[in-house]
Amino acid sequence: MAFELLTPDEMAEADRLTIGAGPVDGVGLMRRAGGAIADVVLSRFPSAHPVHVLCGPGNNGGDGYVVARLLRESGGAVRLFATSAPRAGSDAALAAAECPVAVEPLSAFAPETGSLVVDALYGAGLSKPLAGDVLAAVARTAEAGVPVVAVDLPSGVSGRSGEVPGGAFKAVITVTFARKKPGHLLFPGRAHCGEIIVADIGISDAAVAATGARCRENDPAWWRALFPSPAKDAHKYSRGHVGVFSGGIAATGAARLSAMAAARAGAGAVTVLSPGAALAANAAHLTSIILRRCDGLEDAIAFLDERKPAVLVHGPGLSPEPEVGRFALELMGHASGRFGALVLDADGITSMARQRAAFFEARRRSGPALVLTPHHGEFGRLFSDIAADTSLSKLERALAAAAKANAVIVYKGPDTVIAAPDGRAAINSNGTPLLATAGSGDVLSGIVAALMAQSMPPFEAACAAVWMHAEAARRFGPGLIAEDLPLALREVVAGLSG
Ligand SMILES: NC(=O)C1=CN([C@@H]2O[C@H](COP(=O)(O)OP(=O)(O)OC[C@H]3O[C@@H](n4cnc5c(N)ncnc54)[C@H](O)[C@@H]3O)[C@@H](O)[C@H]2O)[C@@H](O)CC1
Ligand SMILES: Nc1ncnc2c1ncn2[C@@H]1O[C@H](COP(=O)(O)OP(=O)(O)O)[C@@H](O)[C@H]1O
Ligand SMILES: [K+]
Repeated sequence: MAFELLTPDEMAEADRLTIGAGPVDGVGLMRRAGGAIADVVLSRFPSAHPVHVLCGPGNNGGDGYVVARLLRESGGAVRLFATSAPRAGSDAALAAAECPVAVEPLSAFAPETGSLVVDALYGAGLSKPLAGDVLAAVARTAEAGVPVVAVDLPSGVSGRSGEVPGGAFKAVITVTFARKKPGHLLFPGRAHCGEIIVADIGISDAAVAATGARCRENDPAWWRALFPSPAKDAHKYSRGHVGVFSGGIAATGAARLSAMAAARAGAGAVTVLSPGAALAANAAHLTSIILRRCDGLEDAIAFLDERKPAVLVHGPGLSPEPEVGRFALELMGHASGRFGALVLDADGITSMARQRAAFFEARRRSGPALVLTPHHGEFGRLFSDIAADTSLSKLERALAAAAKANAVIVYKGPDTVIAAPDGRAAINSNGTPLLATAGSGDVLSGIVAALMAQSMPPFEAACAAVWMHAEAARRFGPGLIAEDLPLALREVVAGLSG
């Protein structure tokens, strides 16, 4: 299976390259695309009566004319409604000319119980919010409660961003071509797609590669080879040592969640670095996790020099005060070279936003590898200029932030995006709302740290951690709280290590 995600522009380029290489031409690709949709309609909805095919003016509509023809040829009841005729001489006009089904105006479309809608109005070419008869068709379809099969994308969903600027169809199945598009995985678009089927219409892997697409759907298949397993002669420190900074007396739990997750994700040793005032609280709850007093930079450096941890986690359970961010900046400056990587999460990010100029300046110089794990609110605080640019998709925002901070960004949410400063990116698709529970983000930061401590490169470690975190939640199921996640990781780690 191929995991690249193609933006509409990249898909158009892959189309062009395929057509240029021959032998198939544009209308040939369109016939294959329509054929794939007709197969899905016939196999999944054999008793739909009639099938209403809705055609737009472009190539998405062209696919619709092919579907209507094939369904009629197979003996099914089909009606075809169009916004307007395709442009003369276009591939869609050729497909329309081959279609024997009478064309009715979209304003006459009124789906009845038992029918099926094939939405071939707009796909990759969506250029503005749906309006007029098209919006009315969306509303009538929803009112009638009839199933929708979307061609390429549910009309109204942006393939680039997943945004729905006006209304959009809600499909039961979306059949797309060659590869998924970012809009199939990013919300709110994802909620409109239903099941996503990727049909092979003869666009080669070479044509996809030649587009230069650098975003993928997150999947173990492409990072599993880098997933760590302990060497036969490993000892606890060589397996990877993670240090997690704890908050004060009333906020120690977050660091422990992160620490437990790091241990379950394979770090051989994990140390919680606790303020003196919170030592007793931490001591009462920790068993295999090492506990060490840390009341400032001097203590932290002494720990780094003595224990040489590979990765530090800074943020869970701390405070948004500027001194927290200053401490992390000093750590990255003075102590750089004493540890391999830093995971900055939660208040570590919020407090850094208060000295963002110094932070971005420091990141331009060399420093430790850095992974930032902001949720939407934290992202907006640290990357306020990028967040304010409404022309950008979540994917483009994450990539811009990664370049600006010279860091791997894990932009969390139901459609977590992982982006690297070198332009690689991934969109996660195994998320579950079970993760919307306090403290689950702290667990994620510990997993990322543990994988990096075991020598997984930062981007792949972040991708793996996001996938494992969601997989653990899925396996545990309803009733999940953050405390359950570290133990639930055991099975996930076992599955990846096999
Ligand atoms: N080589 C090809 O010809 C292939 C094309 N394919 C199909 O082609 C589609 C892309 O075709 P196009 O680039 O023609 O784009 P679309 O068919 O998605 O839409 C293009 C037209 O609709 C107009 N439009 C867009 N949004 C609108 C809105 N909200 N209200 C009113 N008008 C709007 C645009 O101005 C443009 O004229 C894909 O989604 C896919 O279904 C597939 O058949 C694969 C092969
Ligand atoms: N609806 C959802 N679907 C999938 N994942 C979600 C959803 N809501 C939250 N998550 C995930 O749960 C985690 C929550 O992290 P965060 O917001 O930092 O919470 P906390 O600070 O309580 O730990 C993130 O990994 C996020 O991607
Ligand atoms: K469509």
